[in-house]
Amino acid sequence: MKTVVTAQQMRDAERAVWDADPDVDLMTRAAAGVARVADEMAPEGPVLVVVGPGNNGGDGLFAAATLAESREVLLWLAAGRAHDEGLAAARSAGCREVGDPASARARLADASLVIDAFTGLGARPGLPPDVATFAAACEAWQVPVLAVDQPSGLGTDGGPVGHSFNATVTATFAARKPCHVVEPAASRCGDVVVQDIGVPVPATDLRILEESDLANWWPTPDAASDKYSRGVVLLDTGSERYAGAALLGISGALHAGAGMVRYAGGAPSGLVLGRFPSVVLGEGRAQAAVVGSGWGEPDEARMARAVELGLPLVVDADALGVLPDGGMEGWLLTPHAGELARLLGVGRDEVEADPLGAAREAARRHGATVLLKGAAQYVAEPSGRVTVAVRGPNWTAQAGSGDVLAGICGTLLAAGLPAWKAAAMGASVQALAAQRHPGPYPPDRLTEFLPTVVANLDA
Ligand SMILES: NC(=O)C1=CN([C@@H]2O[C@H](COP(=O)(O)OP(=O)(O)OC[C@H]3O[C@@H](n4cnc5c(N)ncnc54)[C@H](OP(=O)(O)O)[C@@H]3O)[C@@H](O)[C@H]2O)[C@@H](O)CC1
Ligand SMILES: [K+]
Repeated sequence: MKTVVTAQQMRDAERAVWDADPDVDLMTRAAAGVARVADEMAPEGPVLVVVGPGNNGGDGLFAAATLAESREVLLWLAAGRAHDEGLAAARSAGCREVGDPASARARLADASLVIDAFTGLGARPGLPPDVATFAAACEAWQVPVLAVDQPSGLGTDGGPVGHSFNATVTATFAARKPCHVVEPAASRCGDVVVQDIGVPVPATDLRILEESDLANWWPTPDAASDKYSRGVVLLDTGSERYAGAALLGISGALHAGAGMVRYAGGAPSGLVLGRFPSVVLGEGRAQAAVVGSGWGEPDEARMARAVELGLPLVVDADALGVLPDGGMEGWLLTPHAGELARLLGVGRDEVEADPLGAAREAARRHGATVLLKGAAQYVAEPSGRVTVAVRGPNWTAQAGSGDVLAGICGTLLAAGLPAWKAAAMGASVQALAAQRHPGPYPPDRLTEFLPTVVANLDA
C-alpha cells in the first residue's frame, strides 16, 4: 500500500526534515528527478519550461539548468517573476527565454517536451488566461507534458477541475497527493512517478492499494482447509426479470475462490444450476451474504430477511434503497455515483466533484464501509480512512460489472477479511483482470480470467 499525503501533510513532512537539518537542499533533489524523467520522456529536441512564481517554478528552473547541458531549453516566465536562484542557474546554463505568451505557443511547433512548472503545492485551482490557452495548445498540438509535482491548475488535494495542464507524466516528490489518485483530477496526471527526495512520509487516512497487497493478502487455502474454513457465501440476488445479475454475482463469487456458494434469490433454479452445478440452493450455514443485485426494486421484506441472517452483508443496487437504520458494522455498501447521491440526498454531480468526501460521508452516516464504484474506486470506512483500489481500463464501465464485483466481495468477506479489505481487493482484482485482458470483454467472460489473475499475482 502507498500512502497519499495532502499539501499540508507534505509541507509538515518537509518542515520536519528542515528542522533536523537546515542545510538540506530538497529542491536540488526534486529538480534532478524532474530532469531525469524529462530525458526519459524525450531524449532529444527542444524543451520548453513553463515557469511559475514559486518553488514549483524553482524546480523547473534547476531542472532546466541540468537539461541545458545537453540540449536546447527555453523558458517562459509565465508569471513575470520567478525563483531567483533557479533563474540565475538556468540563465548561466544557457537557457533562453521566450518573451510573451504568443512566442511560447509558437515554440510548441518544434518542442519535444513541455515541462509544466507553473504551480505545485501552493496552487490555487485554475490558471491565468494565457497559461490556460497555452495548456490547451499543448493538448491540441499533442506535445508531451511533464508536470512538476502536479499538473498546474489542479488543487493539490483534489476537487473540481477547471483549466489545467493535462500531463503525460507527473513527477511528484515523496508521495502521491490526492489530485494524483482521486478523480476528476487524477485523469489529468498521466503516469505518476514518485521521486524519493529524502522526506519521510507520514501515515495518513488515504492510501492506494497495489498488486503486491493482493498477493500478500489473498485468502489461499492450505492442507487443513475445507469449504467452511475457506468461506461460504450466500447470495440473495436476482429475480425472474434480472436473472443475469444472479448468474454474474455467483460467477464472481465462485471465480474468486469461495469454499461454497449458496443461492437463495429469485432467479430460476434450473438456470443457476445449469450454469453453475456446484451452487447449493437455499439458505444454510454461511459466513457472509450478498443482497440487492438484480432485485429489480427495493424490497423491505427481503432486506429484513437478510438482516435476520446476522451475517456481514454486501449490499448492492436495489438493496441500497432499503438500508436499516443502524447495525451495519462490518457491512459493505457498494453504490455507484448515482446510488451514492441518492443515499446522501445530493446531486450526482456533487458526488462526482468530490467522490472521496461523498464516500466518507456515507460511511460515517451508516456506520458501514462504502465502496464507491466507477472508473476510479474508493473504499471509505466509518473512521474516515479511504483506500483507493487498483485502477482498471475504461472497458469495465459496463452493465454487469457491479454484480460480479458484489459476488467477489462476498467471497472475500466470507473468507474472514474485514470489509475494507474485501472491497479494495475485490475491486482491484477485477481491475487487474481487465488490465491483463484488454478489450471489450463482457463481464461474465472477464470473470473467468480471475483465477489466472489470482494465481499470478505479483508480490
Ligand atoms: N517546500 C519544499 O521544500 C519543496 C518544494 N518543492 C517544490 O515547491 C512547490 C511548492 O512551492 P510553493 O510553496 O512556492 O508554491 P507553488 O506551487 O510554486 O505556487 C505558489 C505561487 O503560485 C502562485 N499561484 C498559485 N496558484 C495560482 C494560480 N491559479 N494562478 C496564478 N498564480 C498562482 C501563488 O501566488 P499567490 O497565491 O501568492 O498569489 C504563489 O506565488 C512544490 O510543489 C514542489 O514543486 C520541491 O522543490 C521540494 C521541496
Ligand atoms: K506543476
